[in-house]
Amino acid sequence: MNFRSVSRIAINLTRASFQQSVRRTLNTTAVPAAALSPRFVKIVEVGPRDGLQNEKSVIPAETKIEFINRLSDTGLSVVEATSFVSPKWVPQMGDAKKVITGITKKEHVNYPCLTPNIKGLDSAIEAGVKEVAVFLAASDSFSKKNINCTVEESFDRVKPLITKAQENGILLNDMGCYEISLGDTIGVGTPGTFRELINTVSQVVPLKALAVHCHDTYGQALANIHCALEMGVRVVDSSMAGLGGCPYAPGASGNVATEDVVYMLNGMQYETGVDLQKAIETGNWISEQLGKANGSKAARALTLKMAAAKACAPTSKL
Ligand SMILES: CC(C)(COP(=O)([O-])OP(=O)([O-])OC[C@H]1O[C@@H](n2cnc3c(N)ncnc32)[C@H](O)[C@@H]1OP(=O)([O-])[O-])[C@@H](O)C(=O)NCCC(=O)NCCSC(=O)C[C@@](C)(O)CC(=O)[O-]
Repeated sequence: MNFRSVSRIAINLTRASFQQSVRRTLNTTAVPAAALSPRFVKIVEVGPRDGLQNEKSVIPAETKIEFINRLSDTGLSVVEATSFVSPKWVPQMGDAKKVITGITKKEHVNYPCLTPNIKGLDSAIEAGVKEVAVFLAASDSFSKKNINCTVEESFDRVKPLITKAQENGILLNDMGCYEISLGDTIGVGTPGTFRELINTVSQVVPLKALAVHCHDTYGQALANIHCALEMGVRVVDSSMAGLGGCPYAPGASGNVATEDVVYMLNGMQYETGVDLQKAIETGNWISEQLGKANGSKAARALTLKMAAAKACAPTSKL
């Protein structure tokens, strides 16, 4: 693994005021999105992990399992399922093993899990996880709040984790990870800063290995994704119904909603493989389980439109 390039990314992220990067290390079945078709965009659904981790009330593992199973039926190829983190830090993810072993795994879907340290990786391996993601922050203050160590220390923590992942058949390419997701955790980015960020990072990391992870705190997420796509990025993280928020970034709102991303990409003739109708049903379902409104504007508009069309339809004769 080339750690030099990783530390460079962290420096660039700091300069551009972005808070965090996530690195996915991975399995052999992972295919760079750009390799499939130049119009294919891989959506990485982070709802079950990033989306739910900040929920205050305990969500039963059964609900999480059903959520993931429903997501798997929408055509998504990656569903970040859970995180093997300390339950003292993030109690909502304390059922990681139950969740990952309880889901019905589909052959065409990858289910990466977040692992912050060796202990998390060991638990993930024990639970049969085939793909893990590690996360590194760009600033010391956020890193300490999030994983209780500085950025520099986090690189030292990640090194043995990657080595052990390799030893355990979680295969890696020569850089150690096949994808680097640039996270705008507090959603402050604009197309201007995203352009600068991607320009800078792509000097050391190929565009095909980059993903963007946008939170919508300032209403910039879709614009930022559009900018990244125009620059050649083909992997987008998003969360069904716009769920989410980082426990260690107070005030940061949810992730960009998957339904909104798919709606935009459909309109731009990109291919995602995701069935928008099924995505909306899944987003509505999880929102109902959580007792909140669906945070996706496209889902809300299309749900209302469908309800209106249904109400206007002539009643069929018995
Ligand atoms: C990294 C640590 C563990 C360090 O936390 P620490 O307190 O320094 O760790 P420690 O090694 O001193 O251990 C403390 C206790 O936790 C246990 N422990 C230790 N590790 C684990 C583990 N893996 N699984 C289960 N238990 C664990 C360990 O066994 C011990 O238990 P005790 O002896 O006190 O009973 C902690 O800070 C942590 O878990 N942090 C995770 C925070 C987190 O999940 N944040 C959200 C994810 S990042 C994010 O959302 C942003 C992202 C990625 O989506 C990008 C974006 O949104 O832009």
